[in-house]
Amino acid sequence: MASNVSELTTYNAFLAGEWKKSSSGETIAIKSPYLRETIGYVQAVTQDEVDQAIQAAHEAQKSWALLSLSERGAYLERWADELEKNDKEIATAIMQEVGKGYNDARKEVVRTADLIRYTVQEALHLHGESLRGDGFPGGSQKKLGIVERVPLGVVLAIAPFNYPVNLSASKIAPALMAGNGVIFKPATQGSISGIKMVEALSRTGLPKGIISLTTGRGSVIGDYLVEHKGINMISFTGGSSTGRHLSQQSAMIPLVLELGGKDPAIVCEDADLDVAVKSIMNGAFSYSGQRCTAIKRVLVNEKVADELVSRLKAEVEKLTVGSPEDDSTIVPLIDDKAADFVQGLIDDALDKNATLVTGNKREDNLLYPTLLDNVTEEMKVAWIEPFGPVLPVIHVQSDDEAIALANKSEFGLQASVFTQDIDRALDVARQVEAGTVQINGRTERGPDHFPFLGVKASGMGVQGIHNSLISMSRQKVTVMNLK
Ligand SMILES: NC(=O)C1=CN([C@@H]2O[C@H](COP(=O)(O)OP(=O)(O)OC[C@H]3O[C@@H](n4cnc5c(N)ncnc54)[C@H](OP(=O)(O)O)[C@@H]3O)[C@@H](O)[C@H]2O)C=CC1
Ligand SMILES: O=C(O)[C@H](O)COP(=O)(O)O
Repeated sequence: MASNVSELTTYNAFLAGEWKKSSSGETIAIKSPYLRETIGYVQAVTQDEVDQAIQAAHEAQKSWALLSLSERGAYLERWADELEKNDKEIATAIMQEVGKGYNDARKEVVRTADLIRYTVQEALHLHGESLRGDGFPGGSQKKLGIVERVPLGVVLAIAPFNYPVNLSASKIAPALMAGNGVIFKPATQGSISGIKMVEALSRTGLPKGIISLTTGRGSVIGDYLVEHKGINMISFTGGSSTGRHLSQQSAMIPLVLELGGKDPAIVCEDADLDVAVKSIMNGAFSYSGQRCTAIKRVLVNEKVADELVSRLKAEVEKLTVGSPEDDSTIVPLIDDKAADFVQGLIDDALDKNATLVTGNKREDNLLYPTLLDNVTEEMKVAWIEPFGPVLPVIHVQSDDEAIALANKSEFGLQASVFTQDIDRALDVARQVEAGTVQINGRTERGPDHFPFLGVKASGMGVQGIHNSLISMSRQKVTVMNLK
């Protein structure tokens, strides 16, 4: 049964294998960031329903884990096919719900189908190992250890708004392939897209109860889910303060956190500025900077700072601003609160004498792309993640100064370094505290089979297809003591 029940649709939750209304009788209105009107309602599920969903996932998981990898993979392959078949409908939901440009939303769906298929293949090719006891002093050849990977039980997948399909599936697919049950808590603003994605999954005939989708405010059911004794692993992507809170709430449960960032682009004086400008523009402003991996500050050598800023200015002024339906690069931010927050960072910098190169114009939650030069350490925008279209430029005298500023941030997701000297690039990359350093390219998560991780306040544990499968399973050792 589809989840849609009326014209301005009230979407049902997917609980223990059934699409249903919550017994709470309450729904949450989802307002489109650019249409600025309600586009649908989702269920506010209750704690009792969470209990039932978790119990159903445990029950279903036992037989799910007994299916062969190929059998589990076949369901996921069908899920990928369903996503592709319905890519336009799902892309439209993403566009309307989170204000992502239509083409990018469609790419997100296709990328997700690719990710699911790769996850299946990766899981099929994960191998265990065997160990001989005589590899250790005093050991015996008669002792043989067999090391396999087994599921953890029920995985709680919590996703953010900005990739409501891809970042959700990048948790659900490996969890299922590793033999787990799943409780999926989408971002409230992102729930409709998540529901459409799970509808596609439910159409594969997946065993009842193996996945439930619990919509509801994180602040209402979040803690309950995270502290629930029936949850055996949590995979969370979202803001750093939410992530920190989660890590305090969840005790003795494996936890992977992908959190915020303040990714620097370090531009050395010998950089190819064509490459740097193109990468910085794309890295900083796509989807209005609402990417964890967006370039969120430029640390440029004084010798090329003016030229870089003037080239960036020209490009910023060419950016398309407006509706995601027109595929504008700069689109309204997720809500007014987000726009107020970014505006506050811009105002603070201007009060403290940053140079406004271009931008600082606003229509409701649509912020024009803003380039700030001569940003200093005293300004909030030098340190705080805006999640919006503002790019601060800080001048430095040397690579050492750039590295020191890069590392002074509480975050450590990614960094870019632009130079034509590979030794210099590798030297900077070695010293920058980040999960990933991109040489002569923009900061980005993909390709999705690469490890993806943040250090410091940017996260804990590693995602990426292979690593997600590993983190959602554990080793099980069986030792044969032969005669
Ligand atoms: N490193 C990475 O891979 C990525 C990091 N991010 C980061 O995410 C942030 C933007 O995403 P955003 O959605 O606003 O992040 P939030 O941290 O606000 O929300 C993320 C998810 O956590 C849920 N949540 C909120 N409170 C709780 C709680 N107490 N317990 C359990 N779950 C809870 C939210 O639900 P609800 O929506 O209902 O509040 C949502 O599903 C940025 O900081 C960005 O950098 C984004 C993408 C990738
Ligand atoms: O949420 C994010 O911002 C993503 O994890 C980054 O993905 P991208 O680098 O592929 O945009």
